[in-house]
Amino acid sequence: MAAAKLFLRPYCPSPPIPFHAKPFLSHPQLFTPSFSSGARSVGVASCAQTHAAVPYGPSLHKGANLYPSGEEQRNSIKDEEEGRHLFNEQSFTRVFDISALRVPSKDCFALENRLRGHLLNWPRVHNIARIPGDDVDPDILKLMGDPDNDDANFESLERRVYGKAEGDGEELGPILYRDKLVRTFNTRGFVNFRNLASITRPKKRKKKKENDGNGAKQKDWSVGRCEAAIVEVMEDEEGEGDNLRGLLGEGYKRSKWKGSTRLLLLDEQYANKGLEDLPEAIKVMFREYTTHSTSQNLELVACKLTLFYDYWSMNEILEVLLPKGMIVPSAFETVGHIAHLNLRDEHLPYKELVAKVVLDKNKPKIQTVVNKIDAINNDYRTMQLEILAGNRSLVTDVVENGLKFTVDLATVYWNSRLGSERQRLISGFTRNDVVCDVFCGVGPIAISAATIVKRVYANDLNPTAIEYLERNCVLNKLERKIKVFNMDGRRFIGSIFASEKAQSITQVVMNLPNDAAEYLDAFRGIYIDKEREDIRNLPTIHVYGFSKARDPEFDFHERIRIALSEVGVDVEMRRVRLVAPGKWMLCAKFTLPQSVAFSRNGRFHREEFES
Ligand SMILES: C[S@@+](CC[C@H](N)C(=O)[O-])C[C@H]1O[C@@H](n2cnc3c(N)ncnc32)[C@H](O)[C@@H]1O
Repeated sequence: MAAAKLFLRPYCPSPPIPFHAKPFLSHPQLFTPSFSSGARSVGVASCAQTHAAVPYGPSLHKGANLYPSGEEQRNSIKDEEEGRHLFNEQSFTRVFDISALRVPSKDCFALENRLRGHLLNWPRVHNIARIPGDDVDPDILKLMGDPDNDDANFESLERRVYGKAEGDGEELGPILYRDKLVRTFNTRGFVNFRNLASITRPKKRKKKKENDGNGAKQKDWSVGRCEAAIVEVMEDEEGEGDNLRGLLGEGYKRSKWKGSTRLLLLDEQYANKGLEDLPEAIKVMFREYTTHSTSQNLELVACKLTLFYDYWSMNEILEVLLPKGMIVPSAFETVGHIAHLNLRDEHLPYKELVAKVVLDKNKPKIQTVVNKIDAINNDYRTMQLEILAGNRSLVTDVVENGLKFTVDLATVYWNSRLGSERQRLISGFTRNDVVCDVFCGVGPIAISAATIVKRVYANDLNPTAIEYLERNCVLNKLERKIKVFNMDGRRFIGSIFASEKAQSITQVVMNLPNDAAEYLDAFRGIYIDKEREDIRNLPTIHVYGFSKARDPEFDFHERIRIALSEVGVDVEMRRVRLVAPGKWMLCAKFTLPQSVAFSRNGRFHREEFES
């Protein structure tokens, strides 16, 4: 038996996207039939046996596995020194028996339409397979004339190839013309005619752009190492058509070439079936082709479809790799090129393995995979991250709402999930506003506000965050609208409202949900030195907070009221998102009460504002 390899082009050129929770397959017995080198020995009966246990379509629990199952594989390559679990990508190769119709390529789209419902229709596997070498240049086809009349064809072709076409009245193509010249010059002794090649060689086509915008290599799904699927046609080796193999390529192994053809892959249920067992639609097609007896007939061929590691989704692979019953970590956050996992304790022994799959399945966008190792509990709200796979850089570029930010996840705070909340907040600002961002981080609120408002005063305690903020202001060409401060939030509020800038400030943003409410006392007595008549507008405060209470709005309102030492404050409250089971992030919006701004009991000892 011989196997001609065909490369399938998947429907979608992009790599599988990280998915959200989808129903996981139950763990049927992993199927590992014995497999010998002869492709026909793929256990058909065993495949059929597993069909009942797993859903329709491709699955790692179906098909023939040439390697040990995921569990055996994982255990077999445990890194002795570091105790890490590793795996072999080849253990995810699965071979499926299928049948295909070999049809004339000119008819294949029409026939594909007629056979809808009877074709394979597996995700990312194209129902139409090409046969390398089967397609012949139309010019050569013309020369070969009627494919039924072999003698005429080859005579004509040979005349053309070996330069006997002189005097035929036919014009030689550039390559043949060059060949003819080479022969001519050789016989006359001009063996070193160096420019000959450049005179007649057809111009090279420009290489398809390999890089995406970020300079990372795109996956080539159709050929090479990244191929996801291959079809092999099972055919008899003892053909008569070996004389055409040189011309049509190694892929050509048919007894008689009858023109360019395509394979229409049939539904998995028709694997290893005879024509009599195929649906009526296919039989009718066969009859039509026989009746109209053209030189190009239909053929039913047995094929092997091989799906590789690249084919399977992240979930499918992890489900096989992780111990039975373990929840598959299916979600992660992305910050620029970094995938940020939040693994449970039970996943920790397999963290490298999970990270490798996440990286492999999300390249080239993802270049680094990290896991959060501790809850955020430091002043600068930075995360403790462990790099599990990919490159070691935690400095990355993020684009949010059309603005660019550079962040270093090791030293500053960033949360991509708050992008829409920031957008919502900023949409309430106008060009007459002057904004104070008390806990600004690297500037996602301050910088987007600066695209709308008159002026922004941005402050953060973390000096590294301030460095990145300044860099991001320049990156977005907004440095002239943003004034940057690096001090404690309470001191910042006191100082800026003591300065001559105070009256211009219309909006104050306080995004430090853990304890921003407790900083509100800094507003008590901020206008103590001013006359009430001079203050026309009091600022609107937007303060964020967490609450685990049964009534989160009431709980957060109480914290605000106590910090301001007010009996009642008119607050507009909004739930932003559930950050953990039972824990809400809220945003409270209110106008600073006059009684607070002019309070004589200001706890804060104000300093002169240093600009
Ligand atoms: C939750 S982050 C929010 C940052 C930014 N608003 C954002 O959305 O990315 C809180 C920020 O407050 C800063 N911070 C913490 N304590 C502070 C304090 N006492 N004064 C000023 N900034 C503080 C941290 O460094 C951190 O950047």
